Amino acid sequence: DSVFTNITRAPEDPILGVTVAYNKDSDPSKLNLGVGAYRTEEGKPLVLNVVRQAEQKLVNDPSRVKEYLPIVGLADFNKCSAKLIFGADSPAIQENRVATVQCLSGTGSLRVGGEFLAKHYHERTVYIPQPTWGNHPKIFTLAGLSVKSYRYYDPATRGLDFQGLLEDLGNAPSGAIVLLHACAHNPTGVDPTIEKWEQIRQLMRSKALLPFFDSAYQGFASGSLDADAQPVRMFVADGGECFAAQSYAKNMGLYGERVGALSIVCKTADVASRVESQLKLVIRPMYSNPPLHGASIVATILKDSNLYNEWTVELKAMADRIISMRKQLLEALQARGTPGDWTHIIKQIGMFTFTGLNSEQVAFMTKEYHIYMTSDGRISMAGLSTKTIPHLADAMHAAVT
Ligand SMILES: Cc1ncc(COP(=O)(O)O)c(CN[C@](O)(C(=O)O)[C@@H](O)C(=O)O)c1O
Repeated sequence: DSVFTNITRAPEDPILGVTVAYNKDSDPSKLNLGVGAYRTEEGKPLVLNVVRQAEQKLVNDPSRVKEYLPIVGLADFNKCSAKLIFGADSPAIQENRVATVQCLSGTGSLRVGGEFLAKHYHERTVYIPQPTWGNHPKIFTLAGLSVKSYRYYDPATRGLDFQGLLEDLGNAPSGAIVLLHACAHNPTGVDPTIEKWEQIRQLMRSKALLPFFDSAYQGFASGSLDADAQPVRMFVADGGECFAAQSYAKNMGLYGERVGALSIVCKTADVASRVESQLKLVIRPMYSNPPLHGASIVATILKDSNLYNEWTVELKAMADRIISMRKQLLEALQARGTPGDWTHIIKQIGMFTFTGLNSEQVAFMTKEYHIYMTSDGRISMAGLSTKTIPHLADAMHAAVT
């Protein structure tokens, strides 16, 4: 018999498994509010116009070939990605102090960064927010780091546990790695204010804590690419070193193309070039070199000012539709007199609402109303539309009364 006779069946992923369950449900009223993937008012995935225009340009270019990319990826893509998050006028970029490598979307950027740190950095503990994206602890553990949590969300206020955050980071060993959501915290939708970010920056720099930003939603929180990058740019502006993982899955709708970048801001250009050389030794035995197509789309858009401007308009439209869903859901619950204070639905930002519903209430909503969402009570607002809000509000009302 098989050498794998004793292999056990793995559980479904807590987030991607929600889509598996949704697909199995034949009820026409079913709603997929699980994975953080944008849907239009018609409930359909969206390919941005600028992406279709960029692909047309690529397809019509007879000089294009299918050669391997370098280990570090498409050079134009790397340069444009660094400028997008750090700002075109970033001193770190002017002084050549940024090592950027194209990776397999946000997940791949986090993993490559984690493996690099496990191999080259003296402190092997990474502090991640409580709660955070479910994949974070697995990525960093498998990369060879030890994972600890810092307090982030206060269920009582449904806001930031800022005192807890400062205390936990204040007690971390100096030099420890700290994972920070650049904007639109997943799953809570709660972000520090700029003033609080400045306090976090001062504390972290005073203890030489190493910032590792995860930027999966730049432009989705406020609708502005620059506003959403402010926290990252504050840290870079102080001349210190930091990591930044970028994903184009959501803000450019390139989910399945797996397009992302890891940037390491270093103190000098010489260090940055040596860091880049060592990043190549992490990547080559992992997947050798990254995929060509998605990065070519991004580079085409970011290098063309008309396409870039059109992208910012489409991005704002997506962010605005999500904000409109927040308002409509709150109004629907208030119209029903649903017990509880639901104003956090419009205070939170980004793709998700952290409802505060518990796993029993979530299970009830799935069973009785065919609502598919993660068991921690997170709802992907992009999965909603004006015509499906009433169904969700009915389900939430029934779950809490
Ligand atoms: C904070 C954070 N960081 C990184 C990623 C990785 O994204 P990618 O590798 O596709 O660029 C996600 C995606 N998280 C989800 O939107 C989510 O939480 O639903 C979903 O895509 C996922 O993979 O879980 C994320 O929420």
